[in-house]
Amino acid sequence: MPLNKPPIHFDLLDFFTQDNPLLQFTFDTLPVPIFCKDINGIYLDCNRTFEEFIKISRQQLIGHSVYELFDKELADAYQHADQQLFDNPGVQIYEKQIRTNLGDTVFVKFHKTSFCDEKGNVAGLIGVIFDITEQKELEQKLIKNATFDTLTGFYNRRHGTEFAMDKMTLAIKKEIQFAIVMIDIDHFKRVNDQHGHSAGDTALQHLSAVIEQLIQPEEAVVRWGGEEFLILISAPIKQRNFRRKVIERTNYLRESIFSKPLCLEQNTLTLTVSCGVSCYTEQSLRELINEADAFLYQAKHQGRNQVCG
Ligand SMILES: Nc1nc2c(ncn2[C@@H]2O[C@H](COP(=O)(O)OP(=O)(O)OP(=O)(O)O)[C@@H](O)[C@H]2O)c(=O)[nH]1
Repeated sequence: MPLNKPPIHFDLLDFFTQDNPLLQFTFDTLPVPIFCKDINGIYLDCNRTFEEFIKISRQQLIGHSVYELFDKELADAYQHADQQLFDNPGVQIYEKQIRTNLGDTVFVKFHKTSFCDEKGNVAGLIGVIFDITEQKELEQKLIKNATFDTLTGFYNRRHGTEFAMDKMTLAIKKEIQFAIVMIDIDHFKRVNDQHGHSAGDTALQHLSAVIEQLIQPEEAVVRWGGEEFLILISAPIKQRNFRRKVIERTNYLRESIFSKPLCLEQNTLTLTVSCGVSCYTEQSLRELINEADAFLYQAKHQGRNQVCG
């Protein structure tokens, strides 16, 4: 329940400003950081957990504003949020990344409630801070795992499909030209059979590093299958000879992979790839991928280490 409408005779501002050992004792027993501020942003009180959390003592805090305690950027952000609460009294909840006075970066959830003076005017706020750093780190890890392939760092199939759908939407609106290059390592089974699965993994990472260097920031690479990748290529709608340029780039990529052998402990390993290129000409995404796959099959069939499209 918001505290913005207490009984009219009960002045919370007065209550917080008075020396009140019982209130302080109660505050200090609570294991979450708590603080109070008046309507001018001046700290009225805090509990021990807040002192420990923010690494500032009560003596340093009480009677001072955020501008005296934090750098201007952070103080502005606090002041802005407080003002929003005073303009819309009640409860305010938001998450924020903050720096403590010792320079640690933490994610917190602020839960602030405004309170009124005896006349019923908004007079200040009580804030509680929840440290959600661990939760945020876990959240970011989950998002990363749900988005990227762990071996190569490229998009996984699910996220790659979403990325491709977004590009397709722009291509349908004729805002970009869009192409898919499907790449498959030739005779990769032999790499595993002759050098071991771990060397196979290293080869996949080596190939990924070569591909990574040759793509533009607006493009993406997807690990489509075990040793199969999609490069999602886009260009401005005005660019001429798009198909020819994509095929030329893919050939350059193929040659780069061939010309950069991987040094293993005992051997040197030269990889070759076969590639299929398809450009958007009003097909569905599934049709576009199938077309790239058919060209890839053709490249394999014609002897591998080549580009068809
Ligand atoms: N080391 C390693 N191998 C993988 C991974 N994913 C798939 N592979 C291997 O990739 C190989 C693919 O073999 P195939 O589909 O028979 O194709 P290929 O030997 O590359 O032959 P072509 O595609 O016809 O040129 C299999 O041996 C898989 O075990 C992986 O993450 N790591």
